[in-house]
Amino acid sequence: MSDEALIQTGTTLFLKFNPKLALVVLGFVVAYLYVTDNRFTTARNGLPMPPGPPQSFLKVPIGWKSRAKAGAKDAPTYKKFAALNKIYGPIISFYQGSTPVVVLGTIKAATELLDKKGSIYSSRPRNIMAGELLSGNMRGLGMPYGQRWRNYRLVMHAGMNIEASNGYKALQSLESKILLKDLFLERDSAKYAAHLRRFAISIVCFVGYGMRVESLDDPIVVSQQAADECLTRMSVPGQYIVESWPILLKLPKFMQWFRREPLAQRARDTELYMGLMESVRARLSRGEAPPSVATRALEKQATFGLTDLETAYALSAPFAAGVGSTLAVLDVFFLAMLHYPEVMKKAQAEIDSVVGEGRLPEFEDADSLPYVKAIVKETLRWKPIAPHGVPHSVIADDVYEDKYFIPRGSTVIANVYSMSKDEEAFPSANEFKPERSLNDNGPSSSSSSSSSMFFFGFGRRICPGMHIAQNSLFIVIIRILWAYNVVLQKDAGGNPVPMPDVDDLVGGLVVRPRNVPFYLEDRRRGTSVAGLVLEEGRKAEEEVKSFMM
Ligand code: HEM
Repeated sequence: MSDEALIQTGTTLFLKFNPKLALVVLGFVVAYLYVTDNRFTTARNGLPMPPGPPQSFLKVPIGWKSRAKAGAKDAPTYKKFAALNKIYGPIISFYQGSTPVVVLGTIKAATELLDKKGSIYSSRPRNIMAGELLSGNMRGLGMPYGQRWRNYRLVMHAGMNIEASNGYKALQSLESKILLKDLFLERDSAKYAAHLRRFAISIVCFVGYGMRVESLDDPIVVSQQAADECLTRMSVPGQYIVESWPILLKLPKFMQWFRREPLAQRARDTELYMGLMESVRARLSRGEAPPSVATRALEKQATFGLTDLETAYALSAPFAAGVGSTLAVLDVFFLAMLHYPEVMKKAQAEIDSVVGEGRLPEFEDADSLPYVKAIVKETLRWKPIAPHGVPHSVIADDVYEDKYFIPRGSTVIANVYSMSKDEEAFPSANEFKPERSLNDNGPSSSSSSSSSMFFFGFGRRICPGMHIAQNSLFIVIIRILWAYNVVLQKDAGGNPVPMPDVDDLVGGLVVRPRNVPFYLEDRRRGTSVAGLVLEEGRKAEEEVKSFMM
């Protein structure tokens, strides 16, 4: 029975049997709401909260529900936010239930608050189902700010800083050679997605645990995907009644129907994560574990101050945060290539002049290939796959530019979508134009390095996997453009299928194009390139074995 149905049945029965008691309880509920509702205590220091849309009591003005649930015609949340930013300015506010929500629509506003005041803007909004019940507040992405988060973040940094990330390039190169060969041998374009997925999963499993993955049927992949699916589903705000009514947690535990599923999954996740961590520990003690986030975490566990269980959960972060995001960006890249064939041709001309036909492109070619590098960056900007970032939460009262009051506990959203559409920073923002980032390191107004990479988030929470992500994207994109033309699929009659809509994106926190009907056409027929792709792929399959020891 759903949350709503259960509450409705309970209320009906209650009213039927005891109307007086019902009135008393209702009185208490209204008083509780009044006392706990920030709206009655907002404007302080004589300052108002940032402007925003009018709203009525207890009505959630902005739906977070996924587009599928909300109905395809309903604009996605990030577009609603962008529209509100246009009306009310770069910083707006409204209430969701009794929680103030502040939306930052410009890189400047996000930098001012999330970067410069990181010591108070780096927490996460409370999430009872995904954060507390499913994860015991041990999963990094949703973890509240505090000592445990700082410890977790040190582990992430140790395993994914620039230097550590460079250490994974060798595997990324080999895996992308295997991918290229698999794509070459795959004549059914519907199966491309599975090859790309195996690549992305293998990279994050190696980063996390020093284990690569040969097949999507690997039991570790199946279990991780189940964990991930549950986490993603429970993270969508607004769908569980306990999130709006945390008072339900005060019911006797046996009456908290919503606990059962997350707790059952948590038991399975704990077994999986502990098992993975112990296997790295065993390999480490035999001197057989390649460097990964896990080896770094275990070698200095005492320094990081995390228990075994906390460490095990921390190590699950690369998988949870790194697979869907990388695949979504690659989908955006294929979408861009279908719509902008002239960009593809220009990149291929650059690759041909630097690399030629006799070898595959390598990481070392990057500095000689500015246009391809610009394609990677433009792909991340053109359709940001985390269009409203991951919401932050502020842990102390604050004031923005002496103008607006931001109450403690506000959810703070960096609306990356609005930022990517800023015409001043990105003229003709809807167009895919790698040229825009050829000569600069980001929007001219940016003052910090993180703001030129705004699609990776802000401040102390900025994506720790950003170097790994960019390396994966670069090596896959450059090798695909070296070997193939990305073209539209054809129907049974040999005619190209309709061009996909560039704005038809689906998902929740991470979005991706609904459908990209692309086909990889060999660029260099009649040459020895096919032989090279196959030979390099097979050699790579041999070489990766040494990574497993
Ligand atoms: C290509 C695509 C990727 C994009 C666009 C992306 C973007 C983001 C964003 C926007 C955040 C939230 C930042 C904030 O709160 O302000 C984030 C967090 C995170 N990302 Fe990524 N990411 C990508 C790939 C990866 C990869 C490949 C990994 C790991 C190997 C990774 C690991 C993480 C982790 C662990 C967090 C949580 C950080 C925290 O809250 O402490 N990401 N990412």
